[in-house]
Amino acid sequence: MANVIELDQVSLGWRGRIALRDISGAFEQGSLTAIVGPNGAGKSTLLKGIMGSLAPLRGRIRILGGRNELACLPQAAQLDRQFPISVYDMVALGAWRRVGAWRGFCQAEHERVLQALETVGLADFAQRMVATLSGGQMQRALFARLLLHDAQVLLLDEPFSALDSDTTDDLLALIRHWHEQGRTVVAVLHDLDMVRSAFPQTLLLARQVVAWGDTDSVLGQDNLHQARHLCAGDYL
Ligand SMILES: Nc1ncnc2c1ncn2[C@@H]1O[C@H](COP(=O)(O)OP(=O)(O)OP(=O)(O)O)[C@@H](O)[C@H]1O
Repeated sequence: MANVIELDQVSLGWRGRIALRDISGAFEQGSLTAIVGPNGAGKSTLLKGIMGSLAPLRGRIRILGGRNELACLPQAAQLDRQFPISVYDMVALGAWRRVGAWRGFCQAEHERVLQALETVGLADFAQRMVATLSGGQMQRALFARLLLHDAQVLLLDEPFSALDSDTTDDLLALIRHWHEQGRTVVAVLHDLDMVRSAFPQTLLLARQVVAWGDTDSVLGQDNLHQARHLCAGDYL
């Protein structure tokens, strides 16, 4: 399988300070990978580097087919929920790659939006303003936007945080479906039981790579202990 995302000795950081050091490795086409690690390990920082919103301090990140192939689900806490936009319009924004800023929104795209809302269980919420959604409903709407985006590579930052078990099951089923379709999925997660049961590959970070490969071998006690040790204290 081809490498969709390749990292070559990548260091990423904030204001010149290195948060994530010397990352080398690749995400294969069609792989389903969890990124795990303690708070502050650099998981979100890595996604930002891959998305291109944070330039590497060192090293190179290569995306097969370019960044147009990427779609990202940001951490819920980073979203401005007060933005005055309806659920329908927010989901429709996912189609921008096909529709562009100035072309009309055709009937087929309209039906795609309705279908995506139906898939995530929000068929009755199209005209609601996003500010009125609960946390779980908002997460469903963001998954609907990803359905519209139709990208080959999906980067999800804590997609299940603060969700009830029904919503988690529904959204996990969508991720499985994307995996079956051959898309590449990378998700930052904290629930190691879920990672063990649903994610074949894992990248364990602690300001550097602790382990990267098959989930069962990566999530051994020694690696988890080392990760905790490496993340104690502020970063350099
Ligand atoms: N915008 C920022 N400005 C300065 N430092 C930042 C910024 N964002 C993150 N950091 C720092 O970079 C380090 C890695 O943060 P990051 O958010 O990538 O960790 P994480 O593994 O995603 O953590 P968590 O599990 O808590 O979400 C942390 O020490 C954090 O304080």
